[in-house]
Amino acid sequence: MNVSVVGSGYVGTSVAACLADLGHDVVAIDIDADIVERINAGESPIHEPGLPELIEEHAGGRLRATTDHAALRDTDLTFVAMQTPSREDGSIDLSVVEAGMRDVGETLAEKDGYHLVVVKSTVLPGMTEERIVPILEETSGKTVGEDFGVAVNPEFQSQGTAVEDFLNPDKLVFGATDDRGFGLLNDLYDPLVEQADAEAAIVETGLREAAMIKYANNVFLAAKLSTINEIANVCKEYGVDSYEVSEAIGLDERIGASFLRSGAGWGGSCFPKDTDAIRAAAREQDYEPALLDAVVGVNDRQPVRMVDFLEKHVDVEGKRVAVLGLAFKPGTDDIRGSRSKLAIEALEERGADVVAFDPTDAADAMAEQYPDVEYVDSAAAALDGAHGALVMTDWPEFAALDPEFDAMADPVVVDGRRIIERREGIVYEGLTW
Ligand SMILES: NC(=O)c1ccc[n+]([C@@H]2O[C@H](COP(=O)([O-])OP(=O)(O)OC[C@H]3O[C@@H](n4cnc5c(N)ncnc54)[C@H](O)[C@@H]3O)[C@@H](O)[C@H]2O)c1
Ligand SMILES: O=c1ccn([C@@H]2O[C@H](COP(=O)(O)OP(=O)(O)O[C@H]3O[C@H](CO)[C@@H](O)[C@H](O)[C@H]3O)[C@@H](O)[C@H]2O)c(=O)[nH]1
Repeated sequence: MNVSVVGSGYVGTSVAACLADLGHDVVAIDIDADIVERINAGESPIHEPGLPELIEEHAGGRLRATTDHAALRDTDLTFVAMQTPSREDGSIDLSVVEAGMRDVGETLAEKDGYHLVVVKSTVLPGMTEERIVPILEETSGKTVGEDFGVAVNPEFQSQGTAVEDFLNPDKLVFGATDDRGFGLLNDLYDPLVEQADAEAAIVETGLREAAMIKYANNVFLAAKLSTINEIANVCKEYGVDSYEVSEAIGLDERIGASFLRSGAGWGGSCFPKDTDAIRAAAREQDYEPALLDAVVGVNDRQPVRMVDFLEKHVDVEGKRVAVLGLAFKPGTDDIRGSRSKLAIEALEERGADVVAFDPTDAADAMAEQYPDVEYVDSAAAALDGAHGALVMTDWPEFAALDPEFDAMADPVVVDGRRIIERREGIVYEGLTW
């Protein structure tokens, strides 16, 4: 099939490259000329395992990129993968998608035949029907359900494993305005369903339900993590190893073993934004989301607890403190929602001199927001002479650190990800035991 993807960021680029890998002809459309240039040069615009190989293989063949929305006219369907960030009050900001939809609609005005617009961006129930469809109808002069279809097909991939997740989903969720839409989505994903390692369930549902399933998925996982973090905090008070507790409760199939690693908390481009959006949406409907408020409250407290534990051993004022890990999780250079930000803020508030390291180029983006932090190019350089270290991201290479701790002025290590080995000579503070 001929597919276009509007918005070639973290999701759009991996979706475009994976669909090309499945045999489709794909054009990625982005307003960022740098992204377009890099894809056409066979390079990945983002740090994502497996993606450089796919782009290198397919660029110039089944995958191309352009800044010109007119390219979507030659395709059967268009994925919408533009960003849906939070406003100041946490509510969802649809303005980028709305602006992009005008471009899509104006282009569709000059296309003959049916076209399907598939919303991959995370949007609230109702937004597709009430805000996206009217823009498409107005700018294209066409009628939904007749001249074109609209679908909601949320994406469940995680950063760091995006390619693997896309190619091996446990479910595909389709909401569509008409049967042709459902048909096109089934055809599009057919090669994926054929080749996936596990069986992928196909959920055909309404537009609103498809949108809500995405939020429910993320919010449920965030709540699971906050629950285990709360349990771990109590465990620590009792001197109980919360990882032993996690392992045991994970054996109960109703609980499940995944997403039980307690620690510095959940970050990323999605959990914080999506929990905030659904809380704001609930309030708009006059519903107080008390549990979800607590889910966020527990999460935001974790990095501050780490600084509190450090201060049990060292007064950080005027002292050099190392922050290891800036990306919100391993396998990505993305700092959106990173727990390191809250740790840095708490350290700076208490007068510490923060020195930070991440194995990716995450420091470039971090430096724009936290210019007073010293960014160094190795964990060893960060630890050298530091009066404490906070381990914020579970990069495997941090687990291999050992003699580097001996160069610290005060070897106090607060392990937010349970990856540092306790040993003599290190004052170890875990969040989880
Ligand atoms: N990041 C993830 O892993 C993930 C996973 C599932 C769902 N989502 C959802 O997918 C959506 C995209 O997220 P992301 O992380 O990829 O965002 P992103 O910011 O990385 O990418 C968005 C891209 O859209 C481009 N864009 C903006 N306006 C455009 C226009 N008019 N025409 C063409 N391109 C335009 C931007 O230049 C940018 O490259 C969000 O709604 C997010 O919640 C993200
Ligand atoms: O046991 C765990 C698992 C995760 N995390 C943290 O949780 C956050 C999110 O991790 P993860 O879910 O692996 O990455 P994301 O890329 O944010 O993926 C989530 O957000 C995406 C965007 O919506 C969804 O598509 C995915 O299904 C959903 O898992 C990170 O800070 C992790 O460090 C923990 O603290 N403990």
